[in-house]
Amino acid sequence: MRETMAEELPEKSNFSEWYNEILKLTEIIDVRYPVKGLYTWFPFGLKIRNLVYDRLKELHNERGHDEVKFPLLIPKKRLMKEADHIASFEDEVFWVERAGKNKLEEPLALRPTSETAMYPIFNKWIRSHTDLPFKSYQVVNTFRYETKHTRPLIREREINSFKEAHTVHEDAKGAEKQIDEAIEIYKKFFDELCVPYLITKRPKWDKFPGAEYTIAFDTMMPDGKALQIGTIHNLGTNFSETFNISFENQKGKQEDAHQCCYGISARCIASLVSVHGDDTGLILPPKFAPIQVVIVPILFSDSDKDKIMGECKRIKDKLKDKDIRTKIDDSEERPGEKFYKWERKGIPLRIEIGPNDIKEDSMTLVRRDTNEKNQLGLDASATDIKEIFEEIKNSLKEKARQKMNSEIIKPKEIEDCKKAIKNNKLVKINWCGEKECGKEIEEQLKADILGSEISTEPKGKCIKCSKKAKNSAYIAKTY
Ligand SMILES: Nc1ncnc2c1ncn2[C@@H]1O[C@H](COS(=O)(=O)NC(=O)[C@@H](N)CS)[C@@H](O)[C@H]1O
Repeated sequence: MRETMAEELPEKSNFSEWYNEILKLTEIIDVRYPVKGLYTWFPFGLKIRNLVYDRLKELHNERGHDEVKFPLLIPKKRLMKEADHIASFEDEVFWVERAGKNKLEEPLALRPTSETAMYPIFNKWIRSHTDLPFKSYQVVNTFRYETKHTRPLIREREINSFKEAHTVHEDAKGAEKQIDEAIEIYKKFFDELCVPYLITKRPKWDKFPGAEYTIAFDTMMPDGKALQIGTIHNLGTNFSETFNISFENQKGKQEDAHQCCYGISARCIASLVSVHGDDTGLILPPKFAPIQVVIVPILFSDSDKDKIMGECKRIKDKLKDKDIRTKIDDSEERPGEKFYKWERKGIPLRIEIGPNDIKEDSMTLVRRDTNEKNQLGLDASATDIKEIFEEIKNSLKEKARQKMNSEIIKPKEIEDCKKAIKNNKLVKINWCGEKECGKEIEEQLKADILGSEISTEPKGKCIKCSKKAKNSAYIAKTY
């Protein structure tokens, strides 16, 4: 895998090329698997992915979700049961029709998402209101025969890191409360990734098939296109009626359950790479960096070697004792090559120790995100390092949020919206909320209404039809 480091990384302004190259050069995803839309994790990329998904699971566990594991194959009859759901997924399903020499009497679908795999079993698990609220999630691979341009982490045919949560509640109020909790989980998760987001309610024509409504998290990618990085769906009783998920309520009466489901895929990794990276390479928030500190000994002559290596080892052991993922790069390469290598991999903090540092009883620290150099005493503690991690995290988060906010334009006229979208900006308008008006706006701007902001009360008139605005809506080109 060594040859990948030498090649040139395009400038980030050429985002599409930069994105493809950075995944290869920093050894995150190998795209050479011979099936379109299926990709391989390199070891380094998988370490980042596992740190991120361990945290995503923890955020669910802390809020009473149990991890489950359902089969991959779904019998055709079950998949077809919920009309809206299958109407939308039908063209995207991979089917298994044979096993060995035998033709299967009923074709089996590779799960595109797991509602129809899970809910017939939830029907057996949920009997009484004492079983509710039931909150579960799984992290699995799902399969969708995407016909649009496939891209690693962004649009896969095997969605290899699909976290899907599925919850069951006594009533609509319970489901609404769960939607709020899911929004909390996603805000916390993306805040820790330092990835900024918009939270909007998708227009009715763009909600999850079978759902009452969809709340979406979108971030802005460097090319000015919005990437949907998470979705939260209120399913009402649409699936519980179809799959008979009912329970005996507190008055002893049978009732259909209310449900939610919410998903995140490896697009969260795509946003982590894309939002923070620069022309040099990745920039990883310390919490999700497989190596958080790389120590580079600066050796000029053999005389200092033992002393310097001794100090490097002592510092490494001290940091590792406090769970800081630390590595000494004692390879044969020149220091400059080492700096370049670890900067490209996005390692948040580099410690350099050379003869001068030893003489002055200090060490040189270099932050990957700002390139700023600092001196710390050789007696610096793990706490000092963790404080710098906190600074890096806050700085990355603030910079990314400001960048996204700077892209938001609020034109007064449709014509100005067109120009803004052409300049890859994120447009915010007043909208009446009507479908035909919305569709005309999308047509005219050649962009998508991401949805209406849940919080703000809009003022003024719809930009298109001048009727009273019902909500403020964001519009952008999308992946
Ligand atoms: N082909 C794909 N490749 C990568 N990520 C995808 C792909 N399709 C969807 N996603 C991501 O997966 C998330 C959840 O997908 S979804 O269709 O919106 N929702 C569901 O499937 C629901 N069952 C909740 S888990 C989306 O928000 C999007 O970020």
